[in-house]
Amino acid sequence: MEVKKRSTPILPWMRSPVDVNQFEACALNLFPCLDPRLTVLIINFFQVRLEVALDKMGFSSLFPVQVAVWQETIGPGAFERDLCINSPTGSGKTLAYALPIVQKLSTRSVKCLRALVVLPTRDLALQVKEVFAAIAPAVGLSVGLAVGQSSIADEISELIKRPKLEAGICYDPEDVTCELQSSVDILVATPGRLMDHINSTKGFTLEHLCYLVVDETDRLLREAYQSWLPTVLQLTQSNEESLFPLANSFLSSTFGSLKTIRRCGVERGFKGKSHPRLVKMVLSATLTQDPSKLAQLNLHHPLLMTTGKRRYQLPEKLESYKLICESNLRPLYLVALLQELGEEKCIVFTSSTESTHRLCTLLNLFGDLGIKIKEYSGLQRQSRRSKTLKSFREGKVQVLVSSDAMTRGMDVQGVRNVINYDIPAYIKTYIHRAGRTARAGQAGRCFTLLHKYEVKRFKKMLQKADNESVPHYSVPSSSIESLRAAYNSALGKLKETVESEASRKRKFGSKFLKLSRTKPTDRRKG
Ligand SMILES: Nc1ncnc2c1ncn2[C@@H]1O[C@H](COP(=O)(O)OP(=O)(O)OP(=O)(O)O)[C@@H](O)[C@H]1O
Repeated sequence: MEVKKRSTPILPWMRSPVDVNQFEACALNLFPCLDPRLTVLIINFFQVRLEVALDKMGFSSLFPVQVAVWQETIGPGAFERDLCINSPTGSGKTLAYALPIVQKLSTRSVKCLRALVVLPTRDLALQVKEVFAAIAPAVGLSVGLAVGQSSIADEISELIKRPKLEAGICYDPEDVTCELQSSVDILVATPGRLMDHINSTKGFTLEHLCYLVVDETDRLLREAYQSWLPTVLQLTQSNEESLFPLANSFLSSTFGSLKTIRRCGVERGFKGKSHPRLVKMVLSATLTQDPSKLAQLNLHHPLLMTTGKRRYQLPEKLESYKLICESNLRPLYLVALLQELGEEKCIVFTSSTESTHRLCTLLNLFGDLGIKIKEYSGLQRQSRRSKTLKSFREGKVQVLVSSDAMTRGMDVQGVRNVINYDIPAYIKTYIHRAGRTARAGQAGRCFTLLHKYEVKRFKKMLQKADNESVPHYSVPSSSIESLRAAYNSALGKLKETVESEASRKRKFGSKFLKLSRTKPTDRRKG
């Protein structure tokens, strides 16, 4: 008997979204209510990043999603509703939320933490911080980062101001009575480090928070990360001690001495409204429709903003191709394809960190391909990953072999091609991988290497994004033949390399085990 898959019911408010396609890109100088100090900076920012003449590319305008969100925030919508933004990869979602937040906070009277942006990875958080840092200082706002890039002590000194210390008076770190203040108005954070600060940083408070952005929402909601979301929501409820004594006792029992009850409007610089609500903006190119997941966000009168009628959209100028080959010949086809693409920046995706490492090692054993190829995966240390990413951004590395750590949100200029070495398991994965190219209205190509038995599944998957006819891409058989000898030799060397790596790991493992059994205290000191 055929078992029919039950489809999840769509929430009523999701049935009538605002279509971002109805909005047109708008010239910055014609943009209603935009602080003129921001206009100049935005233009400079894109000019520097894209290294092209402004007038050639029309970078003095805002993208449709940015115009649409502006309407719902600074425009007539006036931040009355929480926003769920589902718009394709590379469509400019970061600036879509950064701009209204910065504009809105530009009139703030007291410095305190008012906007929190949460992202799933450190590299992504760094990227978003860069966008805020490019525009916020122009209106006197400071932006902080809590991602664990530096030591917690360094991070605390960036985020929290100790007035007595600044005045030259000796500061006693145990003196909790001294008035600690936030040094930042906007904080970009990953959930783990955010929780560290919530739990243990003196003076770190969310009591003044006005805006919460959950970027890459579906990814963040999938993983609970020490219950960061319920904690943030609990700490930012507009409760008054006198009105909700029970809530207070719950908070103090759960979060110890943390002072997190939101203050009244005037004290927070909002005259007129006694308790401004925390406005939430959640975003993704593949926003979840799952009611139980969305319920975790406790959205207020949410408004869905989407692009077009389809749930999944690929960037307009993305071309998808399939390349069919035998499984054991995939590395050969990949090398032939990479040689055809020449020095164009390219990301090759595999399905796991292990195969990323193996494939990258193999490619580098092929002899001189005339292209620099590096690995980027969750197996590596963060410092190594950041270094590789920097070289890739600068064009010193042309090909990144990556596990899915790279798929979400990363924005690297000039990536013209994406290659799925392993077929992605879900359409969402395809969208995020392919979305590393064809960004900001530019052209890009996504190639998927397939065995002939995978073609049907691939076609079915892409139908979900309305992309039914994926043309074949073929590499000349002469290229394949000319690479065979190099391939066989590389395979032989790969075996040796893998064995020597494994024996190194074993040695290191047993040494580590011995150390941990004998001298735990010494190790800690070292
Ligand atoms: N108005 C604009 N004019 C020109 N370039 C822009 C504009 N807005 C954003 N960009 C550029 O577009 C690129 C994509 O922006 P962004 O990273 O915000 O996309 P995104 O929608 O968040 O993508 P993803 O879903 O992959 O995270 C960036 O390089 C950004 O600098």
